[in-house]
Amino acid sequence: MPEIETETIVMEHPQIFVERTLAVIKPDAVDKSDEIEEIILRSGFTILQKRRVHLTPEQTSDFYAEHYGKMFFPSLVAYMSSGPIMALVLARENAIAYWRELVGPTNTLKARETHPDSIRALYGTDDQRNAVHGSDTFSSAEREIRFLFPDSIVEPIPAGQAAKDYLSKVVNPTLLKGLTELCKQKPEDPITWLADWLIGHNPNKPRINEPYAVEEPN
Ligand SMILES: Nc1ncnc2c1ncn2[C@@H]1O[C@H](COP(=O)(O)OP(=O)(O)OP(=O)(O)O)[C@@H](O)[C@H]1O
Repeated sequence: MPEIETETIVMEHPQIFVERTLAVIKPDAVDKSDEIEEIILRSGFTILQKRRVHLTPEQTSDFYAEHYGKMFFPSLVAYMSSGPIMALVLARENAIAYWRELVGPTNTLKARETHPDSIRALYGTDDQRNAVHGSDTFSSAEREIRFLFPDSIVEPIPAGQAAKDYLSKVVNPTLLKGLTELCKQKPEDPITWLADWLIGHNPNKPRINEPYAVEEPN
């Protein structure tokens, strides 16, 4: 009896990589905002929100609270509250680390030696007036985005198991039906076909109830 070959299709679990970070263009570089934003966009970031704001010394002290007590703290507060800044919420895969890399080392002079293409090398002045800021961890990104965009709701983006659970609940059942149908039909343009199929079979679309037949009184 011939052996029947069975093929198992293993579907990779979908992963979500989008991450948000806060970028600040500091007072010394705010005039170069357009150029810096161009670099940001060319580097694959999406700018989700943008705001030009002039922080008071008190607000600046809160923002940089982790540096309270350091020698440079008073001059950092004076500098960061000396003029308007541009705050930007950036999104892309690995946004926090990638933006920090693009920003370069804290000290502009060192940045010019070791990372000549970094934003600080290009637009900074010294170890304090270094053109830009970037959140350094996931939790500081959340805190800083809330700080500078208090009206925005910063929901943590599900990742890992939470992302798998979310997709299993809200997308996978419909998507798998669509993919099965797609394999049966093998259309010429599978992506457009699938997009149309999903729109047609969206379980969340509002259902229009049949209107009740209202008897006209005789
Ligand atoms: N030794 C220093 N002298 C003067 N200013 C400093 C010094 N070290 C840091 N600063 C200022 O304080 C900011 C915060 O310092 P931090 O050590 O967090 O650097 P960073 O993480 O590279 O910068 P940022 O937090 O602005 O992205 C620096 O960006 C710089 O403007």
